[in-house]
Amino acid sequence: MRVEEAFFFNPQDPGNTRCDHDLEVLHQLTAIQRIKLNRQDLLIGDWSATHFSCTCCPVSLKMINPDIKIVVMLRDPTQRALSRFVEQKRQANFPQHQAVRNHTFASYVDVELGSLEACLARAAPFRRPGGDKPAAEGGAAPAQPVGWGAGMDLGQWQEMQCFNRHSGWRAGAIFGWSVYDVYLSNYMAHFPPSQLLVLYTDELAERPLEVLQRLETFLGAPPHKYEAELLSRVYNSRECYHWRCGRQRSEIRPLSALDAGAGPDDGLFANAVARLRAFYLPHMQRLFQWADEGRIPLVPPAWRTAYAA
Ligand SMILES: Nc1ncnc2c1ncn2[C@@H]1O[C@H](COP(=O)(O)OS(=O)(=O)O)[C@@H](OP(=O)(O)O)[C@H]1O
Repeated sequence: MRVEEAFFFNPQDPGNTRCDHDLEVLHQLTAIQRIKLNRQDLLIGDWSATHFSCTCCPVSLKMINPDIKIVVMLRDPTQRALSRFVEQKRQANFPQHQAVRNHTFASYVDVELGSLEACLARAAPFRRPGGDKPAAEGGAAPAQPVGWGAGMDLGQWQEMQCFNRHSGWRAGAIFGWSVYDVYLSNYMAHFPPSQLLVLYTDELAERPLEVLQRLETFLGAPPHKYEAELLSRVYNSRECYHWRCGRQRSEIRPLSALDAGAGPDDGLFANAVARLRAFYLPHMQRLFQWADEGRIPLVPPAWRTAYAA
């Protein structure tokens, strides 16, 4: 299956979760490709950033392949949200375009963050009694990673649904998908550190070769000789949102230059960014705690400043 983001197991539409998608179809797809290409060693797979936020994917993926290696690349959560907003705003055929087209980033934060916070407040009473304060009350979830089917309680499950879909399918993608601790916890609860590599976009931007070499070592892949020109290229950037479109870093304009409602130099934008950072802060503190405990690699220093308690 040479398709990017086949969405075979992850619920692209949360109303139609596919963690229990027909395995026979998967086996047939594999067999067809093996016959077509006359390759018995051909492996079939699915990759997507959306696996990270998918509640039941760690369980399904573990059952498909208990030795699977998971790679997660994290970006500053507010920057990720901004990027997603601009992406949806600039692409008329993208799933959240209608939701954001008449908004600036500041007005969207105003409306959506309030709705997300209300959703979390409705989930909070279902937290296990005696547990830590839920995110809705500004607390951090327990430091010990919990996952779906691995220690997660009903309230945490409902909170995760808020982050994923608080206002319609895929709407959670703009703000909710930046709540990394909740999603990372789900994978950490199901996979040992030897099967889970956490990387940061900051280091990919600064030291791409080093990141790729770390990835090769983790996967046990043979070292590849990368062209320098390719290493400095950025794909799927705000200048052209497409997997096959690469730009040199120097060609990518700042968000504020794009006329996408993100970054006019006024107080409203700065307030929205500050509000979002405050929202992510307890979640980021939990990531910092995991980094301090050596469960995940050290986080980029800029994150510690932006999300200082
Ligand atoms: N190498 C490297 N270094 C730094 N930043 C990079 C790199 N590659 C991609 N990007 C930025 O990632 C943003 C797109 O993310 P994704 O490709 O994960 O988006 S998607 O959700 O899968 O559609 C998009 O961010 P924005 O340009 O801010 O929107 C890309 O510019």
